[in-house]
Amino acid sequence: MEVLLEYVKDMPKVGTSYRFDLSSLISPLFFTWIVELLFPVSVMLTYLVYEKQQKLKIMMKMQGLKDGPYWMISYGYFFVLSVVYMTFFVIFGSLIGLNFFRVNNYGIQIVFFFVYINLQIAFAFFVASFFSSVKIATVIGYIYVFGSGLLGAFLFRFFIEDINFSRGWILVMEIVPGFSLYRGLYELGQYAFSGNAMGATGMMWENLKDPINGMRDILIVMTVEWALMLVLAFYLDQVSSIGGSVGNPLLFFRCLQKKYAPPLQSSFVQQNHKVAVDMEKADVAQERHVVEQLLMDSNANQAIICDNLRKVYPGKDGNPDKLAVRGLSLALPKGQCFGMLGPNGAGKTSFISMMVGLTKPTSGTAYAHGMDIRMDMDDIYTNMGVCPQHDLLWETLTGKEHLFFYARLKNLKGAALVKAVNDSLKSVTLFHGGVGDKQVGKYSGGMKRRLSVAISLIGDPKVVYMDEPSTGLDPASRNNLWNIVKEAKRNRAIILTTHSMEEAEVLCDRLGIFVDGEFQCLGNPKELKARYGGAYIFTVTTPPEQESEIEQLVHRLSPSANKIYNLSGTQKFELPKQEVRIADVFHAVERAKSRLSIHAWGLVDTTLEDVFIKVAKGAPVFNDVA
Ligand SMILES: Nc1ncnc2c1ncn2[C@@H]1O[C@H](COP(=O)(O)OP(=O)(O)OP(=O)(O)O)[C@@H](O)[C@H]1O
Repeated sequence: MEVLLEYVKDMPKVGTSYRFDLSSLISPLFFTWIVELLFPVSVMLTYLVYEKQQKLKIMMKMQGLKDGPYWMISYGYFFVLSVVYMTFFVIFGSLIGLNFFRVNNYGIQIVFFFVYINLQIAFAFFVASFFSSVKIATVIGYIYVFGSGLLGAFLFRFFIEDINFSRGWILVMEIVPGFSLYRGLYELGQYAFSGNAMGATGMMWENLKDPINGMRDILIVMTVEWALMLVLAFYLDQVSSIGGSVGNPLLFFRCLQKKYAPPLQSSFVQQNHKVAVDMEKADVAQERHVVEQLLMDSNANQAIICDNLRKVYPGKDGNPDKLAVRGLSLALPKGQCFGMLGPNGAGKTSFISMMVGLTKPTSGTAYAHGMDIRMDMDDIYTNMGVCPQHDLLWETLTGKEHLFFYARLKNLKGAALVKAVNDSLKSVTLFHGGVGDKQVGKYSGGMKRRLSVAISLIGDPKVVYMDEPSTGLDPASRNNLWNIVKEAKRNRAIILTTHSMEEAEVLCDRLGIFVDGEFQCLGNPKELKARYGGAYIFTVTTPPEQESEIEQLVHRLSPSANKIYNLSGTQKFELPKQEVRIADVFHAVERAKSRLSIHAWGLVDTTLEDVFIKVAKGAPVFNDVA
């Protein structure tokens, strides 16, 4: 049967104009990405990890910046940046007419974005604790941003819209800051869309009570999480800054316990080192004794006292523990420069690291102007300067900005601050020609080194540590640097490590040759040369076929002469001083010249280098462990 519908028409209705809502097209995913992008890009995570990777944070700490101000400055910087970013975001969105911003209550938006940016900053501090490489942190940051947005839009959203899905589980998922952000933006979007479609308003304060509106829950979740995340981030930061790892959370509490432990009188007295002392060289044992006496004397006024410092690095992958410093005792008065000489791997940097608070001593301790490195490091930092082995500088800051920053940390202000910075730049020849105003990234290696030395001395610190300060400097710059150090040591105590015997002789009032974690000898350069250098060094170069005749000549001059070097006709002998007279050597060589081809020859007193080689070679090698 055929039904005729020819004259049937739609029921007439009231005409409406089409409302195009761009916000609903854009979707919360786009907004999530916009808001989250501040997290990994050049600020926040990258910035925090960069300072850690470049050890700039520890450098700032060593120059006197305490944890509280560091956190407040960094947090404040991120907060201001985020507020400006979000304000532009909301104003721009409103100006181009997006209902997402225009129809929802601005008060709700402000509270929501305020809580979120704080959570995001706390989250960046928290995540930064787990990374020490900027590249990895940035990649992970981007993965988090894009991943949380996509998962939010294509997974989390369906859970929200599925009325049968457990609300409890949704709350759990909203612990991920990316999801809570997505949820908030989703709710704002939903209210804006329905408000727009029905010609009503978007989300108002009273809508927070709506059973389907998740805004109230996420505001609570984000606020609680912000507070917890901050505490957790601070805790992890403390754990890592005391030389531990994030994987060892109990360390922090152990260190807190140690912090309030009563100071020891002298670990020397407590530990039975009698046997070790008996075996020690007399000067090293004497120094230990001096330290022991000073620790008993409450009026002792030494700049630095090291009391039986030990450092053991735990063995990894089945390797035994490494005893890097084996009970170092040393007393240093103000006005003295102490030089630490030692072969590679002797433990010099491990010692300096303990003194500047980079690592904790395994046992023993040290005092800088009476303050204990185990407990008072923050106070020690205000009066300490450090020139680390590797330059720790911001590539984008100028030399002058570095000095201003560190001088301010040392409480210099006004005219004194400007004078100190300019004097410092002049002293390391970085003042003229506007060099101080150039970015450090454009400096040569030598300029960076000179800047590091200037930083270590700015603000008149009373104790200064320099780890191989002249490494990489040309001879002229090195001489200049030596003059600075000579001037600087007048009213402070300086400990420097070096591989240059010349530097040690020029700068140091006292030296210690440090081999395999312990001092082999202590004394001023002259004493050491006199003690270990009872011989002249005779060097002679002839054609290789005349080597044996030279050897016979030397043994006629000094029967106990000892050949210490021989290469292609160049021979080096040690001639005991009691066996030879300098004049006899001169005569013998002059006579020999008539029958031998002597290209060059020389006779010198023992140098510090000879002493160093002799002591380092003669030192016992320990294969033992802690
Ligand atoms: N973090 C560490 N973990 C394990 N072993 C370490 C660690 N740091 C240093 N060591 C080891 O401790 C010993 C002393 O190292 P240290 O860097 O203190 O020597 P150094 O005298 O400063 O050497 P250089 O003159 O080459 O700088 C070395 O055998 C080194 O391998």
